[in-house]
Order: sequence, then structure tokens, then C-alpha cells
Amino acid sequence: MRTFLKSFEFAIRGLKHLLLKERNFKIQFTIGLTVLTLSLLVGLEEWEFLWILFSIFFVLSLEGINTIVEELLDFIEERYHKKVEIVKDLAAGVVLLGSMFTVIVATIIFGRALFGISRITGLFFGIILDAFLFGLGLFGGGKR
Ligand SMILES: Nc1ncnc2c1ncn2[C@@H]1O[C@H](COP(=O)(O)OP(=O)(O)OP(=O)(O)O)[C@@H](O)[C@H]1O
Repeated sequence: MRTFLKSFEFAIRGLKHLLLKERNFKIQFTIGLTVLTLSLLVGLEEWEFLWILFSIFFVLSLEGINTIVEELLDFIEERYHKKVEIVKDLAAGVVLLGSMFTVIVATIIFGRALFGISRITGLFFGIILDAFLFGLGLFGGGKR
């Protein structure tokens, strides 16, 4: 029977794969580390720091799940398939949704800590930034 420690070793192997081989995960991990460092430097309140920490792990977990979906689908069907396209797009959409949430959390919290703006103004800027992200997705794609 596999010991608990052995399962832990497999999990670490999975994390190493994400960190070394997955471009999007690496980018998000780097952004997460930068935000974490900034959080420590600007002296957030405890609950603010916890929300930032949650957001970082949330997006990284979603990106990890997105990678699992992509790997599975590439294994099952290498060729173009409409269903694969839909499922991969759905998984990517979920990551985008999580990222949009994180952007709002970040503008509310860092807006106050760095620029002294109110939470409602931070929320407003977060929504603007999200709309911008959304627009990038809408106009950046086009036909493949
Ligand atoms: N086999 C396929 N059939 C149909 N559409 C696909 C297929 N593979 C990829 N796509 C389309 O291409 C998009 C990007 O897929 P891809 O697997 O390259 O993901 P990615 O986000 O670019 O990740 P990575 O950079 O890790 O490869 C998908 O969202 C989907 O729309």
C-alpha cells in the first residue's frame, strides 16, 4: 500500500511539472510572488493580506486545473475536434473568471494601501481593469 509520504512525493512531482513546464503557470506564479512581496512591503492589514494570499492560491489552483484539462484532452484527442475546443475554452474561461476576481481584490486592497483610495473607488478601478482584460480577449482572438 502506498504510504501517505509517497502520495505527497507524487504531488510534489506534479507541482514541479507545473512550475518547470507550463508557461502560463510560470507567468502566474511569478506574478503571484511579485504581489506577495509587494503585500509584505506595503504593510497590509491581516485580513487584507489573507485575501491576497487566497487570491494567489486561487488563481494558481485554477490554472493547475486548466492544465489538467488540456493534458487530458491532448491525450484523448490530438486532432482538431469541436468538443475539445469547447471544453478547453471553458477551462480557460474559468481561469479568466478567477483572475478577474483577483484583479478586483487587488485594486481594492492595494488601492487603499498604496494610494489611499476608498474601497468603492478601488472596486470601480477593478471593474474597469476587468473590462479591459475582457476587451483584450474579445479583440485579441479573432479567427484562428
Ligand atoms: N484539439 C483541439 N481541437 C480544437 N480546438 C483546440 C484543440 N486544441 C486546442 N484548441 C483550441 O486552442 C485553444 C488553446 O489551446 P491550447 O491547448 O494550446 O491552450 P493554451 O491556453 O494555449 O495552453 P498552452 O500554452 O499550455 O498550450 C483552446 O482554448 C481551443 O480553443
